[in-house]
Amino acid sequence: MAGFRDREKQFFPLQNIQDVVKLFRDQLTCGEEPNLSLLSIVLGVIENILTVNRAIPTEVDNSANLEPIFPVVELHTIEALYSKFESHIKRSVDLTKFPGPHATRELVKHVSDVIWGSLTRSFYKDKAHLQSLYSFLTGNKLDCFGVAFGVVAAFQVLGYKDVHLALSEDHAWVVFGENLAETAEVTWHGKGNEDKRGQPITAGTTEKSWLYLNGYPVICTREMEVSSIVSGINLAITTTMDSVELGSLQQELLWLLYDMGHLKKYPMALGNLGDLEEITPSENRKKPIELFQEAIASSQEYYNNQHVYPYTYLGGYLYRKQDYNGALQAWADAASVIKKYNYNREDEEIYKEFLEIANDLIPSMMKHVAGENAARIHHTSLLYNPESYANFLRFYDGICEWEEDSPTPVLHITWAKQLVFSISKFDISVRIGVDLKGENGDGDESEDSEDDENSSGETKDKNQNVKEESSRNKTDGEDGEQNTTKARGRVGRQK
Ligand SMILES: CC1(C)CN=C(N2CCN(c3ncnc4sc(CCF)cc34)CC2)S1
Repeated sequence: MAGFRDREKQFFPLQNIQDVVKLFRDQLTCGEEPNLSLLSIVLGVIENILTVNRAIPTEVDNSANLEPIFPVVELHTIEALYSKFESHIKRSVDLTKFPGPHATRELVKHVSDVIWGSLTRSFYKDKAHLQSLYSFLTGNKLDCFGVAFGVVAAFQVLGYKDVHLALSEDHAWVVFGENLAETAEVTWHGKGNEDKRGQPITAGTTEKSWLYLNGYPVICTREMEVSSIVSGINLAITTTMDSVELGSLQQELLWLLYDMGHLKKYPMALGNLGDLEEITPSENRKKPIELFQEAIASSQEYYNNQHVYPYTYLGGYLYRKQDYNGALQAWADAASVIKKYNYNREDEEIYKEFLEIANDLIPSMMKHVAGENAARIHHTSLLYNPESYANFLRFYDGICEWEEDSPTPVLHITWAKQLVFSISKFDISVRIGVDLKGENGDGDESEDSEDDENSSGETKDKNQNVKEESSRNKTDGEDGEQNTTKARGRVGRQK
C-alpha cells in the first residue's frame, strides 16, 4: 500500500490545527526529508474543505457560522491519494534508462511531460486552489506553480535528492544535477506565452529580467519547498471572504517554519507571515513591521537586493496604517530595485503592482492628506515634508529608469495625469526648496524666516509671494475624503 511508515500513521486522524502542526513538525525534524507529496495532499484536502467545498449551514442555525469548523482528515483518504500519485509517477517513468544518482535534462523534461500530460485541456488556469497535489489527483488541474512543485515532488517519489524548486516573484522552475548547476523550465508562464519546458534558463534570459530576478531566484531546500506550499495556501472562500481556520493553520505552520529557520532565505513567505500577523496578531511574536523588515534584509543579504516584493509588502502595510511618509519611502525603495531591470512583456505582474501604487494608492493618499487641515496649518503634513517629496520623486525616477532601454513601454497618459495630480499636492515650499521654518541652519535667518521683523522688503515680498503661492496651492486640494482600503477580513467579517 502507500509508502507510509507507522511514523506518519500515528498523527491521524487530523482533527485540529495542532494535529497538522505536529505532523509537519515531525516531518521537518525526523532526520529524513519531509515528504512533499504527503504534505501537499494534506494541505490540499484541508484547503478544499475549508474553502471550495464549504457547506455553510443555512440561516436556521446561523450560530454555526461562528463555530470554528475543522475537517477530520482520515488516514485512508490521504493514503489513497498518496498511493495514486506514487503509482502514477512510478508507472510512467522507466528509470532503467537513467542509472546515475543525478537527474538529467531528458529525465526532467520527461517527468514534466508526465505531469503536464495528465492535466485536463480546458480549465481556467488562473483559478484559485489549483496549487496542490490534491487538485492534481482529484481534478487533474494545476496552476503554473503547482506544475513545478509537482515535478519536484515526483522526483522525490522517484528517489532523487538533487531536483529542487527555484522561485522568482512570479515564476517557478527547477535546478538539478551536480551542485544544482543545471536549470530547466518545467511549467508555463502567463497567458499567450509558449511554454519553454525542458529548456535551460540562460544568463541571457535572466539578465535584467524581473521574471528571473536577474539570476537571484530563491533556490529551495526540501524544507523551503514545504515553506512554499504553506505560503501558497489560498484562504479565499470568495473574492471578499477568507477562511479564518485556514488562515490560523497557515499562520501556525509559517511560525513553525520560521522558528526552524526555513523562512530565512524566503522573503515572500516572511511577507506573507507579516500580512497574516497584521490581520490576526499572535501574542509574544514579532510584529508585522519586523517581519517585513526581515524580508527586506533577507533580499539584501541573500539576493543582492534584487527582489521588489519585500518593499511593496512594507509599503502596502504602511499605507494601510496611514504612515504615508514610510509608504513613500518603501515604494521609492521598490522603484530603486526595479530600475535596474528592463521591462518586458512577461513582467505584467510587477507592472500592475507599480501601476496601482502610482495611479491609485498615491493619489488616494494625496487626497487624504490634502484634507488634513490641522496638519497643513502646522506644516506637519507630508505635503510640507521635503523627505516625502524626495521619495516621491525617487519613486517616479526609478520607474522612468526602468522604462529606459526596455523593449516594452511602461508609462502612458494616465501615469502622466496622475503624476501631475499628485505632485501638485506638495506645497510650493518643498517643490522650490524654500525652507519656510527658517531652520535651514546656514545662519542667514532673514532670508527664510517668515516673521523676521527686520527682513528686507523684497525678502518679505518673496516670502509673502511664497506664502500666497502656497496658500493658493492649498485651495486646489480636493476635499480630503478618508480613503479607506479594503481590509482583508476573514469569514464572518466582510472584506
Ligand atoms: C506585496 C504583494 C503584492 C503581496 N503579495 C504578494 N505575493 C503573494 C505571495 N506570492 C508568493 N508567495 C510565496 N511564494 C511564492 S513563489 C511565487 C512565484 C510563482 F511560483 C509567488 C509566491 C507572490 C507575491 S506580493
